[in-house]
Amino acid sequence: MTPTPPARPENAPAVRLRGVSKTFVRGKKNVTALQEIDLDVATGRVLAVIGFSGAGKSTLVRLINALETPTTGSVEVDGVDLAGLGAKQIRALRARIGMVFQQFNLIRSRTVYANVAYPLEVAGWDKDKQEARVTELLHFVGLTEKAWAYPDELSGGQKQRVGIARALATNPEILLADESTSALDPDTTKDVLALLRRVNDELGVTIVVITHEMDVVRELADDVVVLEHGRVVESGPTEQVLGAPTSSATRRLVDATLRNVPDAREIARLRERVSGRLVTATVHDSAGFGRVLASTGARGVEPEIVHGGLTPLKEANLTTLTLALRGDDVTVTQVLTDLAQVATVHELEEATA
Ligand SMILES: Nc1ncnc2c1ncn2[C@@H]1O[C@H](COP(=O)(O)OP(=O)(O)OP(=O)(O)O)[C@@H](O)[C@H]1O
Repeated sequence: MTPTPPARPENAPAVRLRGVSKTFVRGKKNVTALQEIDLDVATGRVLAVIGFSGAGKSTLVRLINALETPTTGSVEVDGVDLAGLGAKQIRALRARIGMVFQQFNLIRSRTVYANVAYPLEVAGWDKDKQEARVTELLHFVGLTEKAWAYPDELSGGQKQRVGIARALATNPEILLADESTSALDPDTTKDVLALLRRVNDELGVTIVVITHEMDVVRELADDVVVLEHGRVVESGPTEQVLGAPTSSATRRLVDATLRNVPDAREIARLRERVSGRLVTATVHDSAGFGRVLASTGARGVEPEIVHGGLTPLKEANLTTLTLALRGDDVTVTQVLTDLAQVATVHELEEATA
């Protein structure tokens, strides 16, 4: 009999970390991978954990599925503190957490069918139930035709779809995806992201994706947490974190991939070419933004769009425009105040480089 983990309290987030630190002892040195992490993963949502290499992302995932224990603080899954669980209960809880890996981690000597069936065998399902479940999963990930193929006969994207089917086998409530598209080309990445979206939308599975790829964040994430040197430096809904980053780590991650904002060299070039005050505006009310721009002519201010980009996110578009505003300085300042009601506005500094 599989032991049943304690029942989940009402309204508990899928995952909750409070005051979590993790220090590894390496020889005589201590390496602090995570410090004072407070984090909630809301049930039914997709959270992206982003950060540069070494920020502590994988350690965070390993704490959630109890492959590591925190040095201090608590990790709760479905309202249950992992510290209070015995080995059997941890194993039962892991069946409720699916895991998808960067390198797929498929068993090469097993067919696609047998890879997907593996967690069901371990959980002691009988053959008929296994067959029904594997058939259903292969249909869901679009690999019915490949049931009897071996991993070496599959493309990277197909291997990852098998990885996802296997992770879903025991009907987990949470899916942890650690750099699940980093080994794939851009087209295949899109397919795998579309599949993960269906896992969230159609099956209601809560997903935590660890990634350094902004495309993954754009296409999939409802919420984002940014880690830097083991600390959370920013968190919130994706639109907010990408649209108005407050930490330099987030700004560097965003600017490196979304070309919505001019970099220092482009600002220098713009200064040579255009006159007026240069401002970037990340628009959150596009109709209101249009109205303010339409009003500028009558106020004697001439706006020129000199840079911009539109990035589609899961639920909305992220639109950033850089404007050169020419006119009487007091009126331009009033226009900026009006724009700040409908957008996050930054006046661009002189480039120093
Ligand atoms: N088992 C371990 N023993 C010692 N140090 C470790 C161990 N696991 C992780 N670390 C250290 O903890 C820090 C965070 O590592 P982690 O792998 O969590 O970062 P990451 O953000 O996932 O990086 P990457 O994107 O490169 O995978 C690093 O300094 C790493 O060297």
